[in-house]
Amino acid sequence: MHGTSQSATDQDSIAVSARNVTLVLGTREAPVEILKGVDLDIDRGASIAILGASGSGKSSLMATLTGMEKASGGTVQVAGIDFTSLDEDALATARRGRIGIVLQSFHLLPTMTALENVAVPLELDGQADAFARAATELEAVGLGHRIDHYPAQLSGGEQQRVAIARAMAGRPSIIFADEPTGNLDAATGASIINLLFERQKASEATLVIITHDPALAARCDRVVEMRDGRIIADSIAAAAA
Ligand SMILES: Nc1ncnc2c1ncn2[C@@H]1O[C@H](COP(=O)(O)OP(=O)(O)OP(=O)(O)O)[C@@H](O)[C@H]1O
Repeated sequence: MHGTSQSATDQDSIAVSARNVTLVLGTREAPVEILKGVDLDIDRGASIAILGASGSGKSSLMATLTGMEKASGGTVQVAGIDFTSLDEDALATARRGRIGIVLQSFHLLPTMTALENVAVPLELDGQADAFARAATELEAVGLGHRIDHYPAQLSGGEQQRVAIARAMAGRPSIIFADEPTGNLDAATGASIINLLFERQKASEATLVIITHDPALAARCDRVVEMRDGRIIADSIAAAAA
């Protein structure tokens, strides 16, 4: 490493790099400091769990790393691109094909079929083969026989499969999942986690999972723990010490 700049090789092998990231929300009169200086490098192709009590800042960190929320201070680089210096339009473009997001509550559009939920975002991105690609992704998550069903006609686990297909359809290099099993029973949740790891492996993507579940965290290559807006433990750092 030369000074504070990373070599090309470092940048190639790092999917996400956060440096002294702070996030202040609330009002000018009553600001709330939510992230208090987070440093985190995530290796390309790794799986990493972010653990921590409710309110510790996990979702806020994910929002900042995905560019959904602009960091108040510090820098966030994703696939070598400095997200903190981009405006909204440039951020939206930069996210495409780089970041896939899976959330606890699925966020499917109720008036669209499973196929449309996966295909329409691709179409909006100008993909000519949106519907064919969406059908392939739904097949890959085991829902080839349900593509014309509406979300209300699908179980929670099936809806989360559609959400995973939608996240993967943009061929992201990084998948962020925020409590992906939070609304599912244990057996369904376990199958969703297996699917996420399977899709990660097939696409050679990086996987970042926010979870309360230590058993799920233990399946990841690395576990970091947050408390009160900071990273307080890191299994990689501990192993290296
Ligand atoms: N817009 C906001 N304005 C003020 N405070 C906020 C705002 N958004 C989040 N917070 C606060 O920031 C802290 C971190 O929230 P965050 O959702 O990141 O935590 P979390 O670890 O993901 O929690 P959970 O596990 O419950 O989802 C919480 O105390 C929350 O109340």
